[in-house]
Amino acid sequence: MSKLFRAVIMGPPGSGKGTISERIAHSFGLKHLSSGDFVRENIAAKTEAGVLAKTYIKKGLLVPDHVMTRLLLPRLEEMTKCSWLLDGFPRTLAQAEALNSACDLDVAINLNIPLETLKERLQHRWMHPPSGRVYNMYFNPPRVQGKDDITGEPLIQQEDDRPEALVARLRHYKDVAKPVIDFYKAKSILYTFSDTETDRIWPNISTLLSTKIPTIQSDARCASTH
Ligand SMILES: Nc1ncnc2c1ncn2[C@@H]1O[C@H](COP(=O)(O)OP(=O)(O)OP(=O)(O)O)[C@@H](O)[C@H]1O
Ligand SMILES: Nc1nc2c(ncn2[C@H]2C[C@H](O)[C@@H](COP(=O)(O)OP(=O)(O)O)O2)c(=O)[nH]1
Repeated sequence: MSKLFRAVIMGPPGSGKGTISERIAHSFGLKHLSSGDFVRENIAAKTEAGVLAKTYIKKGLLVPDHVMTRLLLPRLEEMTKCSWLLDGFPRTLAQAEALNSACDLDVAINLNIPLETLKERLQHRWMHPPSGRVYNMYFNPPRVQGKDDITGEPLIQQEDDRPEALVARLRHYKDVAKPVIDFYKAKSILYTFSDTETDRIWPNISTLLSTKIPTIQSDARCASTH
C-alpha cells in the first residue's frame, strides 16, 4: 500500500545536501524543504521568529533550537498530504527530538565527505540569496559569470564560506551532528554515503530511495520548492 514518505538529509556545509535534495525532489516527486530557505523567508517577511533568527545569522551563529522549531514545525504540520525531504534540519539533538515528536521519519540520509573536498567546494560556492540557489564555479557554474540564471541578479559569496571561517565551522558541525547521527542510527533509519563526488553518491541514493518509495500516491507527489 502506498503511504507518505518522510526523509531528512544531513551533512556538513558543502557536502551536497542542496544539490542532492534537488535531484531527489526532481526524480521522486518529493517536496524539498530547506531550513535555510524557511529562515530567509521569515527574515524577509519580518515574522517574530525571522527577526530573532536574523540577529544570530548576522553573527554567523546557528539559530537557537526553540526559534528554529517554532519557525519550522508549523510548516511541516501544513504538509500532511505531501511526501517531503527536509534539508538543513535537524542540526542538533534537540531539533531531532522535536521533529521525532511531530512525525515519523522513513529515512535519514547522511553525507560523509572528506574535509579537503568540502573546503575546495565552498571556496568556489556562490549564492543567489533571495532564492537560495547555489552555484559552483566549476561543478555547476551560472550561465553568465556572477549572475543568477533565472533572475540575472548578482551572486554573492557567503562570509562563512570563506576559507578563514571554514575550518571552525566544519569542526563545530562534527560536534553537534554526532548525537543526531547516533539518534537515527539507534532508530535504524540512518544511511551514510561517503565519497568525494556527488555524481558517484547519487546512483546509490537513487537505488536506496527506489526500494523505499515503491509507490508514492499521485496526490502526494508535491512540486519542489524551487
Ligand atoms: N536547523 C537549523 N538550526 C539552526 N540554524 C539554522 C538551521 N537551518 C538553518 N539555520 C540558520 O540559517 C542559516 C542559513 O541556512 P542554510 O542551510 O541555507 O545555509 P548554511 O548554514 O550555509 O548551510 P550549508 O552550508 O550546510 O548549506 C544558517 O547559517 C543558520 O544560521
Ligand atoms: N566539484 C564539485 N562540486 C560539487 C559537487 N556536489 C556539489 N558541489 C558544489 C555545489 C555547491 O557550490 C557546493 C556545495 O553544495 P551544496 O549542495 O550547496 O551543499 P550543502 O551546503 O547544501 O550541503 O559544492 C561535486 O560532486 N563536485
